[in-house]
Amino acid sequence: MTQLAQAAQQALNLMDLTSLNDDDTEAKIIQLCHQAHSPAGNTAAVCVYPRFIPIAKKTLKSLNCENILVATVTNFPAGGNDVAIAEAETRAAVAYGADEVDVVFPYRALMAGNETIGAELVAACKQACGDKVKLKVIIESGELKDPDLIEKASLISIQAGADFIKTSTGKVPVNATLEATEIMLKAIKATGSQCGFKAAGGVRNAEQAAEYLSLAHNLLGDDWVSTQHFRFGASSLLASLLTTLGHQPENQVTGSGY
Ligand SMILES: O=C[C@H](O)COP(=O)(O)O
Repeated sequence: MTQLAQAAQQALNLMDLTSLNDDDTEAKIIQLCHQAHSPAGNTAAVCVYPRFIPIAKKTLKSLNCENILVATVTNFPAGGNDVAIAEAETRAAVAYGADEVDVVFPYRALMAGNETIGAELVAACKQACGDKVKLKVIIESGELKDPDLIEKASLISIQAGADFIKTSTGKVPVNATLEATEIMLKAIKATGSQCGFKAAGGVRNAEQAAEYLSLAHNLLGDDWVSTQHFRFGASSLLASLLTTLGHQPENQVTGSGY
């Protein structure tokens, strides 16, 4: 197996296969779940809007793929600063059966100088998740732009209990970048916490995925790069990974706007 094929295989197994489109339907989410059970193995999760959690769970069960987790999004994509709303949405997502919740950090409030609202929102959502559901915090690094703000949002989220920090919603002009990834991975390393990292938005081919993986392997070690600590959030990466691995990709139904 070539190095690129090895990276493609790892990326596939670490992927949250995502569909977060306004025109999503139950039929499209059923197809997404079938794609997650790929000829090259299962993705780590599917990521869908909360109303599609039940059909995703039911479909994955029918495929004997209950090890594929169902992730969803809250406070999405705007990252508003109303803690009660983000908490209520997160509670509802858990009640729908989500295994993982990706909440958008109130990044505009941080850009305006408010460092406490993000910590409060993450802590409230973490509590709403309880012990079994993982909380991923989307800091929207492409909007924060300033490396100091990216580091600050990462540290606030980690200290408030995030299980993962995630770059982007996929709904803004600049999504995951290697530069933001390096800052976020270094923040995780500096805290010595168990927090993981998710590169999301704009990761579209095996070559790009390999670059993110290489950075994580170099900064945090080979053992660290597992589903517990590293994910890709991607709607259109799977086809390239399957091609790299010598499989014929099915027609992809996803794509999130940018
Ligand atoms: O969380 C995942 C992103 O929404 C996916 O973004 P993408 O459509 O650019 O792959």
